Amino acid sequence: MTAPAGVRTVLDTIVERKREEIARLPARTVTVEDLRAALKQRGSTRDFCGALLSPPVGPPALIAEVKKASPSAGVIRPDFDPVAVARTYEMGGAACLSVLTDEPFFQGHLEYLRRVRAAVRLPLLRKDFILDERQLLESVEWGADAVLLIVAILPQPRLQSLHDLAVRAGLSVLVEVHDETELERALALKPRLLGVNNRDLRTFQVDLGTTERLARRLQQLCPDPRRRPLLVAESGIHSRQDVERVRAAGADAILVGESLMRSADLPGRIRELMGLSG
Ligand SMILES: O=P(O)(O)OC[C@@H](O)[C@@H](O)c1c[nH]c2ccccc12
Repeated sequence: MTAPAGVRTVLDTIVERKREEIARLPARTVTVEDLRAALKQRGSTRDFCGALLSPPVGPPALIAEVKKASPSAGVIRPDFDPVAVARTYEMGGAACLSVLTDEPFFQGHLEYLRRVRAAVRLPLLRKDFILDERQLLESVEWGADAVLLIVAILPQPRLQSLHDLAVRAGLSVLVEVHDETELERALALKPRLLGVNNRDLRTFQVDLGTTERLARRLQQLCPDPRRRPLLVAESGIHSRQDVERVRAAGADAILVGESLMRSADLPGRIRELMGLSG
């Protein structure tokens, strides 16, 4: 479901604010050599894609999200300590972490990436609204191994150039879609990682049926599993049943924020979601 044409959505507002932020970054071009040099200076890159390869049976790989607040839920965790949460996620068995860095709408910070990186060994995704090459450089400088590209906010040529630049530099890219048209645009990039967002960023409605629908479409469009991107089911996953549902649909990995961040017993909550306890 999309918002009626002409109605301003929160996503429009977020993108507008992001453009203002980007306009304040120093004017410069960013080449693949710049990104490689920044990665080299930083030290190692952790293999985000590789960490998501889970055995075909059993629970999907978990990308656990470090998230204080969101425009749809408000403040999720008032006593937010990103480093403590990240350490608990790691001990609980997460394969990778996602760190929100958007400040105005998610109360995230780039600084959290750096602090989390120093505290855990897991690969890190920078979760933000990326529109410009300079944000790729920023992501590397602050410690990301992977970046999110949201198809809904990027015209195809820009999506393609950001994707190729990041991949050539050695970053993993999670390409996020929400409907069939976006899925086809994403597949034109030959991505290794495809995210299906169950939340419509325009209306905030959540429907796990989105993963089921788009996973079926993906299997039609890429019948050969060896050529298919890894499928990440994103958002709105709250229970063991939800995990089983998206797993049965074909998800290789799940991205979970809110239902973990709301829990007072994080390790227990992870075990419960992943089916590792009664
Ligand atoms: O908190 P949830 O419902 O478990 O969702 C996590 C993650 O999927 C969500 O934060 C997200 C998915 N895509 C995004 C794009 C921008 C901001 C946030 C997101």
